[in-house]
Amino acid sequence: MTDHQSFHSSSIALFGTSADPPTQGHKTILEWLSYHYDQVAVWAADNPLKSQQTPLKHRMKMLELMIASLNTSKHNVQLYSELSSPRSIETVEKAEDIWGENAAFTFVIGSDLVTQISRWYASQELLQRVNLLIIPRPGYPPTEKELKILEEMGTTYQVADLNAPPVSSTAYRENGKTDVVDDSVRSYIQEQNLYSWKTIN
Ligand SMILES: Nc1ncnc2c1ncn2[C@@H]1O[C@H](COP(=O)(O)OP(=O)(O)OP(=O)(O)O)[C@@H](O)[C@H]1O
Ligand SMILES: O=C(O)c1ccc[n+]([C@@H]2O[C@H](COP(=O)([O-])O)[C@@H](O)[C@H]2O)c1
Repeated sequence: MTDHQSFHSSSIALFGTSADPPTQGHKTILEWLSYHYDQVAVWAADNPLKSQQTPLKHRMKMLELMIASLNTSKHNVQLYSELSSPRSIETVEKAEDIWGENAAFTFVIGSDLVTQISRWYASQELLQRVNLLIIPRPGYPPTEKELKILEEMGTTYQVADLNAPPVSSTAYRENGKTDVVDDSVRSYIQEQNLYSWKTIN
């Protein structure tokens, strides 16, 4: 075996989220990724398709608190705030700067984003550059048609064998349902008065 062949490049899952706020859905995904990948890099990002997001520093902090409460024995989930960018192609470039171009990156999205991703900045390049992991989201099963479009764009992808809970950040922002977020995140939201229904929570 040559030096080159004996080199094992570690598998790295890249998971960006608006984290406004991070939910039990994000937590379930991170715990699953922790089990299936060598390293899991996570960050909060501004989404160019969303308006009026909570300031990024708060979303990053909530994500950090949620990561600290993950139930995983591998301790391989890490916040990489330097990966944050509204353009995922820039995130991938930053990841290549950190781990090198030959690292085995997997870019993670929920199935609700499968149709949207083709409208992202430089999506063609992005989809050819990364391997995609699709997390089935309750209510948004990935369809044959959507997956065929990905294949036609030259994307390699897998669909995760994971039942994520039917929760969303929007539902929390709208009604403050307490079981959607972690206790640590909820305390931070209350301390910082982050969402407008806070007075009734
Ligand atoms: N419950 C869930 N099941 C599966 N995927 C999810 C779930 N929640 C979030 N995701 C995925 O995680 C990534 C980040 O999601 P995001 O932070 O936008 O959460 P969200 O709940 O969709 O937020 P919002 O309601 O504000 O749009 C996206 O790829 C999304 O598809
Ligand atoms: O690259 C783009 O054009 C682009 C458009 C929309 C979303 N993204 C990224 O997709 C990730 C998930 O976004 P969100 O809001 O669904 O959590 C996050 O890292 C965003 O920055 C990226």
